[in-house]
Amino acid sequence: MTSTLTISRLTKRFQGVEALAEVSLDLGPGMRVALLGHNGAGKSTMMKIILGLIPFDAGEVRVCGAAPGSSQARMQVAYLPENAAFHPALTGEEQIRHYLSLRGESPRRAMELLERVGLAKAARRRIGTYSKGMRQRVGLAQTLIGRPRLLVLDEPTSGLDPVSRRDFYALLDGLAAEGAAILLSSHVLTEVEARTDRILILSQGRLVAEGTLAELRRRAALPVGLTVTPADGAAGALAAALPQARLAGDGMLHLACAQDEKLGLLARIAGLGAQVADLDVVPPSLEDICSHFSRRDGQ
Ligand SMILES: Nc1ncnc2c1ncn2[C@@H]1O[C@H](COP(=O)(O)OP(=O)(O)OP(=O)(O)O)[C@@H](O)[C@H]1O
Repeated sequence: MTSTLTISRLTKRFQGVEALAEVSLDLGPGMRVALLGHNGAGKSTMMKIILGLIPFDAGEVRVCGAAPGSSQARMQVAYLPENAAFHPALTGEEQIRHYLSLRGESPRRAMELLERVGLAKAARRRIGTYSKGMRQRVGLAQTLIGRPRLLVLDEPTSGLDPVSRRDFYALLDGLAAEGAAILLSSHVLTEVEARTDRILILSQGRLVAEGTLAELRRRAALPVGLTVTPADGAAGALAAALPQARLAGDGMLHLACAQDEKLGLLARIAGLGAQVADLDVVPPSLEDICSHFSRRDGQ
């Protein structure tokens, strides 16, 4: 299968700052990949290089087999910035018609694109009256012009409410199902957990982890949390039976154990019978995993 995006040992320096150091990755059609990392980790720099907006110092980048920024690559890539801005006096339809004309496509496709992103009803309203979620959807409609094979989305859901975020990811799922590769950065880790196929973690310009969430979870080998709800009046007896547990103000007992100790501990707690009203297993979150891999020396 031909790669949509190939990056090999990419290095970029800004006046002595190594923004990217020997980063390699490969994105195939239909892959939804999240690019995560602390502020200044190198995410935007990587996106700018993929878009051909800035040069790089070493390594290789191919977008659908072409050099970034070349006309062949630009035809295949679409970009959505964090805060897509449009002329407030134009309607959604006028804005998209304008972009279609710029790309040499028929402006008649505007309504089809706006329908695709759920904006058909608002298409004839001025963008100045749109909510932030609606403006992001105009941006997404714009990125769909020309059927790009790679979508580069920089914090696309920042500032969106949970329902708008869910709708936005549902749209991305549809595009990925049609074969578009999606590279998106986000600081909202809970949404990334559920809606992407692979996760890349950058830290200080280095790719410190890459894989599915399950793979990263296994590699990080972080402790698993267990929360035990005692039956009425059984908190004291349970705490005595589980001396490693912490009895919290909410009346729950909290424990942590290594992955390979989990089943044994679950069996022990189940053996306490009617004293236990409920039991929840809390796996390490993507946030825990990210900070584990991004941990800087001395921290
Ligand atoms: N034009 C520039 N001149 C000098 N240094 C730069 C420039 N652009 C980025 N940098 C530096 O390169 C590093 C990576 O920055 P980058 O913007 O790629 O990070 P980021 O992961 O996108 O961060 P954020 O999550 O805050 O957007 C940082 O140390 C930043 O200060």
